[in-house]
Amino acid sequence: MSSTATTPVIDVERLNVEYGDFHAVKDLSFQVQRGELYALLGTNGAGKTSALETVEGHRAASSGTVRVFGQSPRDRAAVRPRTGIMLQESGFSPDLTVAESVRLIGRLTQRTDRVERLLDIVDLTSKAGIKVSQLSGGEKRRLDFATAVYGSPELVFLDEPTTGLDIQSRDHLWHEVDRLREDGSTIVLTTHYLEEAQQRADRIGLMHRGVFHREGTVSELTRTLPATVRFSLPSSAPDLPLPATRESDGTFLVETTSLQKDLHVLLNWAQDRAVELRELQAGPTRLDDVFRSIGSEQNA
Ligand SMILES: Nc1ncnc2c1ncn2[C@@H]1O[C@H](COP(=O)(O)OP(=O)(O)OP(=O)(O)O)[C@@H](O)[C@H]1O
Repeated sequence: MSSTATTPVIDVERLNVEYGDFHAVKDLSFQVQRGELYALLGTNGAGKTSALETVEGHRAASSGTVRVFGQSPRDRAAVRPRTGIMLQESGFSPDLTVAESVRLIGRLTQRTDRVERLLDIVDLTSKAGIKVSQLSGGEKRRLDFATAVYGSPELVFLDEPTTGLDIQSRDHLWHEVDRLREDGSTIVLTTHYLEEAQQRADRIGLMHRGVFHREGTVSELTRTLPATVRFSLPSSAPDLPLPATRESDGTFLVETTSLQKDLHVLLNWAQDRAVELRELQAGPTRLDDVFRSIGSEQNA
């Protein structure tokens, strides 16, 4: 394998970001491989934006090494043409029109694309001639996305891309992200919509107070917590075949690391004894549960 094939697109080693006495990012290390969708998630104030701004080249590291395509992200001339960035807050000039804003990105990044294609993706064709200052909040977000994916960059940063977008706009956005990934682009995502990350991320770095609380694939993260089965029973039901706890509302809760097997045991037991499992709910651990565990582990 050539070294280009094995060099990570992003390589962060022992990154620290400090604001005066405040240590926002502490010895953070991670890599993102070519073609991956990597989600950087975390609690409010965890340090995601501070870390990302450093990787994007907008902020200098207090210490540590950051490499993007094997180069310093502060070397804008080398990295910017290969990178698309959707920030949390857009920096458009309010006096430019929508189409002019998209064209400007083409000049800044030296990439080429068709402005009409971009405006169509984000459903802003009818707004091409109006000034950015006249767009609604959601429309500005969509314009942000259009400029980030202009020219199908190799690496795209999406910082809370779907915040404030309606469901149709979200679908269009993810459809374009899927297309970029088919072409081999690498995506770095931050979001507070955990189901988006759970559905789409190849790997997740879960930050809390400046450090990774966990890092891995969705199944690696959720595997650490048990899945749950909930149901209620008629008062005459015989003893259960599995250990269960009784919730305050009377429902039974089974926590299990073998969901399929234990569900099978429970259903067979109910079938053989003609017991009705009322309001039966069974589900794997979700990313939300992993998130909630951060708080409880901190408080433990
Ligand atoms: N310029 C700054 N000066 C001082 N403190 C800062 C500065 N920028 C960020 N911080 C602090 O650093 C910490 C990390 O902030 P950051 O914006 O990186 O977090 P985040 O994970 O992106 O949070 P959120 O999910 O709330 O957007 C926060 O406690 C924040 O108050």
